[in-house]
Amino acid sequence: MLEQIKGKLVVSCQALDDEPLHSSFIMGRMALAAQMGGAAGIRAQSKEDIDEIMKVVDLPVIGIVKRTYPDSEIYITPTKKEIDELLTTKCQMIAIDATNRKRPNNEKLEDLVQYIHAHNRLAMADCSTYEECMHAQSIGFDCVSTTLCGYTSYSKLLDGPHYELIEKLVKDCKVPIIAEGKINTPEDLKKVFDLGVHSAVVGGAITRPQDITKKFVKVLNK
Ligand SMILES: CC(=O)N[C@H](C=O)[C@@H](O)[C@H](O)[C@H](O)COP(=O)(O)O
Repeated sequence: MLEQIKGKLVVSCQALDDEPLHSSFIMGRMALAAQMGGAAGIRAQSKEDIDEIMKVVDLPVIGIVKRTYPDSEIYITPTKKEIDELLTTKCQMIAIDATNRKRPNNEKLEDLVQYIHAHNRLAMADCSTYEECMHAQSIGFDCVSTTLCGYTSYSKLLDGPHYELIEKLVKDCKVPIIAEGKINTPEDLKKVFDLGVHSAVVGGAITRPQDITKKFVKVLNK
């Protein structure tokens, strides 16, 4: 899969149950639209959405399950249970939160990567800082991403991609870097590729029409 998405765009097609497009059918159509537009891969949430998407498009898929637990802030594929759900699908890569925060049930990140590999899937580390990316690489993740930058209490909150972080990662990290999070425009996307990332994931700017609408409405309220 990593070869297939090299230098290309991955589109995240997600709508949780509090979002207007929450529906596996609609996520399948979003993925089809992404494929028609030239995307090389899809990132998707839940086994139901992934099964539907993989029926409709023939692109490789990064799978996640978002679930909250009372004893942890981690919600992107937090435990082995969510990995097991993803293993029922044909997704080629599984992304999990690889931040330096306590996991639910005190599960260990190292064990989860090994578990994913034991089932012949690639493992992607959703990180928020440089240190987390370097740690994820050292414990065997196949690629690292900036997905959670700005979403942990200790990482830098920006309106767009964290270019300095990406630049530093490209220089120091040996595994592929996937830029993800707040890539809001085609110009942002061009810039992260110019910095040398392996691939990039765009979500909301393509697949969350409520957010896209907000950006247009905002200019009228100034
Ligand atoms: C932080 C978090 O929960 N991120 C999620 C991870 O899967 C998704 O909600 C994002 O849409 C995805 O990362 C792409 O980012 P953006 O939508 O900014 O292009």
